[in-house]
Amino acid sequence: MSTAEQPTAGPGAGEYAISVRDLRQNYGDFEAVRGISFEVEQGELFALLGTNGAGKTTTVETLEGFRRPSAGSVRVLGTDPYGQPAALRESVDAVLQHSGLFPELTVAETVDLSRDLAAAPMSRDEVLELTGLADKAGVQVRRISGGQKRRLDLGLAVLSRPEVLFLDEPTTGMDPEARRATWETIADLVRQGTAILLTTHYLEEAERLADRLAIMHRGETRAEGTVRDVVVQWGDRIAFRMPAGVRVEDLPELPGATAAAEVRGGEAWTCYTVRGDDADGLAHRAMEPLLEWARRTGTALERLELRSASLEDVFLSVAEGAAGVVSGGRNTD
Ligand SMILES: Nc1ncnc2c1ncn2[C@@H]1O[C@H](COP(=O)(O)OP(=O)(O)OP(=O)(O)O)[C@@H](O)[C@H]1O
Repeated sequence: MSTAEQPTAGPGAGEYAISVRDLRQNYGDFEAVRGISFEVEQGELFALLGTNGAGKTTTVETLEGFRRPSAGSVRVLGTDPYGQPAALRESVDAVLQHSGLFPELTVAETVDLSRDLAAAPMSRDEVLELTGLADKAGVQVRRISGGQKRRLDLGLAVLSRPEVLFLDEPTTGMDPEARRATWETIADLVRQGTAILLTTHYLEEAERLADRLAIMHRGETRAEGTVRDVVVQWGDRIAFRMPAGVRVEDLPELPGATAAAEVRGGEAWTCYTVRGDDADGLAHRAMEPLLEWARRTGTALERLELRSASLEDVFLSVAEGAAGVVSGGRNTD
């Protein structure tokens, strides 16, 4: 449909490029997404992370207009993607987990086919350059590697310079060099103003690219914000091997910290979590009374460590914390 017949969408003043409000999505009786909300602005990359089966693809597919929300609402450029898909056709593109490439076409023919369908596409050479596939232009798609197909998928999705782009695990199967090149392409798009929703299992990818992110587990958002926000919420850790003859209740109270026993590699450890706005400084200050206690009681703090959280720590604690919740009952996943 031409733009004369169907107005294309664009964000209105104060409108988000992507908006998800209390989204619920059911498959029969099973609640795959249980009331999640987030927004993405133009020129922002939002990463959706989560455990397997958390509901990421379901959320992205809903935003792509493949599913009507069971409850709540989603908007892309201010438009309902399920109710008015045609209005978004020229402004939104996606790299899905399963690409729809024609195996018999060459890489160049594949690019040309997509260019024919786009309003103001990049040149073929630009796309080949962007995807690092210039030397494969004459090769049939069925003869290029899995990682190269993913790069071609991305090239096809961005050749029309979309305002909104959905990337569902875009670098799966790529070697580290191709992944880094793809990150550059994605970062360039964001700099040029594209709003991107990225799902990934590579935490480093989210750390590198995401302005903000959410970690989902079993249909719910368990952590959200910038990488720094999310990591600070988790807190810094002071840990040491549990001294012989010392019980948790014998340990000193440290300002702003909570103590817990944990098992690492079959050994008992003590772990203090220090949370607050200035977690680095707080953890440092919490060390002083601990060292003072150790001196006074003649206790050796073996393998003492003080460290900030990584995104991986938060991710694992989201996954493990929830496992703890269901450990007394039946895990229905
Ligand atoms: N068509 C469907 N019918 C029934 N259940 C489904 C369907 N699609 C997904 N599910 C279930 O919904 C839940 C969420 O799936 P979804 O694919 O959205 O998760 P995900 O976070 O993308 O997972 P992964 O990281 O493993 O790709 C899973 O428990 C899945 O088994």
